[in-house]
Amino acid sequence: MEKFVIQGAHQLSGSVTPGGSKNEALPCLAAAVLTDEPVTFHNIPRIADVEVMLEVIADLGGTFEWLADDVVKVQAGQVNKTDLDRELCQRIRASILFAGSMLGRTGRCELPPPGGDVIGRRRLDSHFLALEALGTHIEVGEKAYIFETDGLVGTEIFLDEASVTGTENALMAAAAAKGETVIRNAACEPHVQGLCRMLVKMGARIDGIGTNILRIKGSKSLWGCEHRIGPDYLEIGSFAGLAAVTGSKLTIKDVVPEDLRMIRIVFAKLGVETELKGNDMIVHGDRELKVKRDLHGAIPKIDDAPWPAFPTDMMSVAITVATQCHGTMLFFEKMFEGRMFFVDNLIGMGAEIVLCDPHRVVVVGPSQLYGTTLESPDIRAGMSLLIAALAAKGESTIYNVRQIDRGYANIDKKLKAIGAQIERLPVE
Ligand SMILES: CC(=O)N[C@H]1[C@@H](OP(=O)(O)OP(=O)(O)OC[C@H]2O[C@@H](n3ccc(=O)[nH]c3=O)[C@H](O)[C@@H]2O)O[C@H](CO)[C@@H](O)[C@@H]1O
Ligand SMILES: C=C(OP(=O)(O)O)C(=O)O
Repeated sequence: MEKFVIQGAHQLSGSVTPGGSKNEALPCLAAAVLTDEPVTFHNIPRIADVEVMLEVIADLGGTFEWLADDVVKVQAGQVNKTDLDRELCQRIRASILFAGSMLGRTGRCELPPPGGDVIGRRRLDSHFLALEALGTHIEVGEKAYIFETDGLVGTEIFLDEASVTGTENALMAAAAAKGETVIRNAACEPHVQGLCRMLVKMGARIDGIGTNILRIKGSKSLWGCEHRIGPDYLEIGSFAGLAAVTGSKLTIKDVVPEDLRMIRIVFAKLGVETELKGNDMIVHGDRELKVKRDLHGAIPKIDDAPWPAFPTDMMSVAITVATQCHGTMLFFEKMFEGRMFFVDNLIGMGAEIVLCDPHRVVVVGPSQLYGTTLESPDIRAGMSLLIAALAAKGESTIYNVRQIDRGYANIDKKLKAIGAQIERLPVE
């Protein structure tokens, strides 16, 4: 168990390079099980969730080898079992992604309910809907879900909601299915696009990548490949938020500008100016932060929705930024009912926030934040509290750092390199 001890209110400077996207790495690792050939991942973040996915693959009979700090070679040459390890699965939400790939590879998968962030109910209905449509029989057992098929067959699927991992499971099963599958109301986040590109390299044909209608032609035998994980736009957004609240000018290197369109629009509503120079994004956090009112002076709103709207995983960071902006902002979190409660911590640090209900908060800024003792409840709230602590006067201690490590590789080292005063210490 570790904690971060932070001395806040220091301006930061320099440049930072984001790691590979967690939410792309996880489905791509699951997809490696679709083939017995080696798959090499570049720019893969060495984070706790990735390590768990690799352990699951090893437990199934596969192998993995780290070739560099961000390169891992995976080979599911043999798959010796179809029941997944309970303890491993319950550590992460993404273990559910083995349903699609194991069905594609072996036709069977026994999967304990997945773990993951406690940010509200995490429904699996869309996963079940899609996999059943492709010819899977699913039994909801007392301790595990049992997925079985005599052969996946391509079909028309209309998802009841644009679930990210639901779409990814459907994609992996469809890539191994006989014939053509059409997924409508599909999720199209950059990480879903990344998985599609990997499946294409493995031999599937996919049309409509980046849209909400995906047409997949499955392949009897999928091959190994080399796949580069894209930069994590959530980490990029987090660094942009950090620059803003610490009054710092930071350069974020090697971004994919198209993935940042909505994040930049929303940050601009908070007065955070960003500028693109090729593939670098400069965040002018050293300029005044002022909420931009809507037409006729109305109080503006920031809300989330599936891609290409503002990502739910950026909401906590945006709320934290708003505490340092002149003006009033309404935040409406539509996707999860447990994500807003972390604002109690910000209020405890001095922020002026009204929690209207589980989905809405009003932030009135700017407020002086003061360092305190904090507990990280989930990845994004944890990162947001870390950002708040770096903006706050005095010392903060953040416990449950494991939550932040789930999604951000070497975060303390990256922060130190731009001038942050942060120490990772064991919890006595
Ligand atoms: C490993 C991974 O990739 N995890 C991400 C994935 O989780 P995950 O795939 O579990 O999330 P889903 O996309 O299934 O759903 C997230 C939440 O949004 C709601 N919902 C979803 C779609 C929709 O059209 N309307 C709607 O209200 C769902 O009911 C649920 O409460 O996507 C979430 C939404 O971007 C992110 O927070 C998670 O970080
Ligand atoms: C909620 C998240 O992750 P997971 O779906 O893996 O719990 C996240 O990345 O913010």
